[in-house]
Amino acid sequence: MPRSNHYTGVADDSDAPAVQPVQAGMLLVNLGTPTAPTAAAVRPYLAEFLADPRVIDYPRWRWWPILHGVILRLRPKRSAHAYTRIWDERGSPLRYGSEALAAGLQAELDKQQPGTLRVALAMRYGEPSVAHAIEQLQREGVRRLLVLPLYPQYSATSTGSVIDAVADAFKRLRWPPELRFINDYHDDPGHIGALATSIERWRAAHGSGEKLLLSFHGIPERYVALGDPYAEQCRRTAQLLRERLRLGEDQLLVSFQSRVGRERWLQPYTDATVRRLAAEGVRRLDVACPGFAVDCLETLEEIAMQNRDFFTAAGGETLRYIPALNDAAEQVASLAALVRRHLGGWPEAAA
Ligand SMILES: C=CC1=C(C)c2cc3[nH]c(cc4nc(cc5[nH]c(cc1n2)c(C)c5CCC(=O)O)C(CCC(=O)O)=C4C)c(C)c3C=C
Ligand SMILES: [Fe+2]
Ligand SMILES: [Fe+2]
Repeated sequence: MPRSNHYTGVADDSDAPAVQPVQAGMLLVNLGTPTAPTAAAVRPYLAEFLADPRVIDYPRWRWWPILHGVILRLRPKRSAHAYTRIWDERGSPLRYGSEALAAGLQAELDKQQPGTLRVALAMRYGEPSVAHAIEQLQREGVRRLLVLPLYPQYSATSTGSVIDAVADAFKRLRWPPELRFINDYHDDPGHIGALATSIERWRAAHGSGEKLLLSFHGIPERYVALGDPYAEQCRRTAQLLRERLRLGEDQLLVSFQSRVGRERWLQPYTDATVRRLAAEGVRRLDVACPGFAVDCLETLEEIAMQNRDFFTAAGGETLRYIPALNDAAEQVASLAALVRRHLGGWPEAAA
């Protein structure tokens, strides 16, 4: 006999005994990824992503015919091919990497204070949706919710869109939980320390290239002109890392990747930068992507494969990609500390 949840009215038809309610919850949110590396699976994913007005802000009457008439006919096939290059027996790296990070964070927080904070994972596009994850947390008795989008730098196109999804989910709840948001952690000393440690460890094991390029996901320049703090936060992260790693301006460079469409995006572009460096005589280039908490298509395919090929075709010898923090102990520890700090004043979950 299905029990009806008294907060949401959502039927809960599991026969599992009610567990001890954990009153504080946190939701990690990442971008989302297709369910399979096929055009048929990539199409609905791109349709949801590219219909988000936070991502593409053209008026609907202008954008819809282009999206449905051109983009969704051509891009799914091309993207699916890129996804086949990074897909493995565990599925999409963005998905299993995010799941591993969520599990690591739950274990770390439980070690500090058993059973006080429930960690859930949602995807902004696709499943598990933000609304679904919040309903599930409420069913488990969560009355206070902390949301951590897995984007160290705030952008309206990424973090802002997660805020929209949470707001939409809350509209459907009769008694939503108390809510907090971590809008960004681009200059969090624990996070910068985790990045620096992981880059130093990687370079100690593999040797250092002549230069280190930090490649961030781009956004249209127009969004920055309209007040998006993203570019400034990327540059700040890079500056703090440069200081921690004791590198000069000529040894640590910044660029922006993953441009889509015809508008001008943040400069300099990553592809142009790796070609320029090769042409200038750089033989061995290391690239890290500190804007990505977890490895994904944009790091494993675009950087570690496409841009590696651009670099060698332009005369470079090796481009080596330094992996994202993923579920490494440093990232688990720095995010656990960040989360604990944001729980201050919530009696059942404070450190
Ligand atoms: C078209 C506009 C896009 C904006 C603006 C944008 C901003 C943005 N994206 C990320 C993080 C990720 N993006 C990923 C893939 C991806 N991004 C876009 C477009 C925009 N992103 C597309 C169309 C795609 C899909 C793949 C493709 O067809 O090329 C991913 C990886 C997803 C995966 O499955 O692995 C991430 C992560 C940020 C942080 C951001 C703004 C700062
Ligand atoms: Fe993107
Ligand atoms: Fe891309």
